[in-house]
Amino acid sequence: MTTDGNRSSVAVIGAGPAGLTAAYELVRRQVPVTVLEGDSMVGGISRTAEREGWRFDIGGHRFFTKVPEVEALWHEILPDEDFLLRPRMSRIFYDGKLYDYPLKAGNALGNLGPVEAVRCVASYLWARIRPPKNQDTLEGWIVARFGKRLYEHFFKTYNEKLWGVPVDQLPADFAAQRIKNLSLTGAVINALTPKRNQKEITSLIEEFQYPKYGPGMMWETAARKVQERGGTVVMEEKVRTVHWEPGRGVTGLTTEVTGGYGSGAGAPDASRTDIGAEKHYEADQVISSMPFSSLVHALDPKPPAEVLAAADGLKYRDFLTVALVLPVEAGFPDNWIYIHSPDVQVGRIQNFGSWSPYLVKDGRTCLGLEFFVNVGDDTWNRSDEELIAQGARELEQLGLAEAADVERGFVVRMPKAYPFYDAGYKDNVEVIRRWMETNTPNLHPVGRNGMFRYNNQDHSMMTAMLTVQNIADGTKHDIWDVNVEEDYHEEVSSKRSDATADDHGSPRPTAA
Ligand SMILES: O=c1ccn([C@@H]2O[C@H](COP(=O)(O)OP(=O)(O)O[C@H]3O[C@@H]([C@H](O)CO)[C@H](O)[C@H]3O)[C@@H](O)[C@H]2O)c(=O)[nH]1
Repeated sequence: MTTDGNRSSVAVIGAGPAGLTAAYELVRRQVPVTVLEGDSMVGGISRTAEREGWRFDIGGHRFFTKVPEVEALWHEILPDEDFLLRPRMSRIFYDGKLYDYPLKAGNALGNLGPVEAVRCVASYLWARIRPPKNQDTLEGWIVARFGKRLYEHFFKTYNEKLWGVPVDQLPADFAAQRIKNLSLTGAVINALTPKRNQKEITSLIEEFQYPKYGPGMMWETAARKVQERGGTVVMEEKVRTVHWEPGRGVTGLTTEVTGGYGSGAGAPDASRTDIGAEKHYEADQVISSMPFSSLVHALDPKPPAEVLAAADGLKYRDFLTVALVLPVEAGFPDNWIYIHSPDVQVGRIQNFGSWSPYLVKDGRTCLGLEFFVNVGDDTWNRSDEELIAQGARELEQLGLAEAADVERGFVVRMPKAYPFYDAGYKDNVEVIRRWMETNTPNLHPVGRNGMFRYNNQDHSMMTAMLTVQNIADGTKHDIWDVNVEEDYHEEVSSKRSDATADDHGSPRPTAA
């Protein structure tokens, strides 16, 4: 099958956090590896997109993990001086007021006013006495823990914007990990108890690490180090076909030269004369972070109809960021704020200057208005100019900035940002997984899209690390066991007092 002499023992599909972690761990073990990336940028959704010197983090990536191996790897890839220690803050902008998120009882009830506070407490207590029968839906899960009124204020609209469907149609699968519980009773007891008798409360981290030029800096450095250590990273080649044989599993890959997608920073490289050309790679093992459903469809020969149908059942939610340059005064201390108002379409607003001063320019900040969309829908198809005008209009409508103050705008589109957990996703994933385990055991899905799992970056990296151990060290980790903890919040059991962020964000070593 090899037509151009390429030969690699392990091929890695995708140069995002999972793919590059796999490659990094393979070169550490001196296993020959070739990474195949369709775009012209590394980092996947964890890239730093750049336009005219402005830098954008797509979705916002706090570098915090409870996995020591991941923490150690981040610090092995990037030197300490490239990390900033940044304050963590994200609030909800609701009805003209800012609310702490995750919700805090005193702050939420105080902001809502006494009448609504009483109603919320009553509905919270009612939910304790009569919890919803079906807590397998996202709506049931939230109402059981917050009460109907708080659910309606702070969860319903946002989730409908985020996922594009009514909340009672969504399973509660990701809720325990992603939505921090509220204990009104705990808060009241603690408020009434003398300090010395209070239980130690686990609190969210107050600071997180952040590469000074955004998350892409981590993956650009990782890609460089992989190559310096003998690995190959091939850019602008998208895997079209994954060849396999019954009894042998995967034997190789065919790619197509893309010239890059232009969805992040930069457009397809028009100077390439070989766009559309096919290339072939043999592989003894393939680690894949390409979308799970696309992987199934790339298989040649085709798998059975029920496997293809399961792949077709997996849906993704897509994402676009309208980045608007504004005077620095238009910024806010939050990394992002959630926008619940149904009168505007924007769902979340990043302040890139709060992530790192190196993402923005002096005297200016850049707000990233996030729209949750489906590729091909009306919003996705709007021109950049229309989206920028809409963003400026919505900022003014929310009272966050004057539309006339917007100096410049950019649009960054990110297909397949989230796996969409619908009622059937689990069964569909299971069907594909079982088929692959039997027929292509040397094909290893990893990462968020690769496994169709709503992982954060650290868990995506972990799946890659364990896969490499299975391939190179003969371990038998079940990577589907990664990220199945009931909850995985960014919290610590006692406050750190050793470090505070420098307001100017100067690079400071952080404890690894
Ligand atoms: O007002 C709100 C806010 C949130 N929710 C619910 O919480 C879920 C988690 O929200 P969030 O922490 O914003 O999660 P998200 O995945 O969108 O973003 C973080 O994760 C990564 C990201 O996925 C990029 O890879 C990034 O680090 C963070 O930005 C949300 O699903 C809501 O259900 C709510 O109900 N109301």
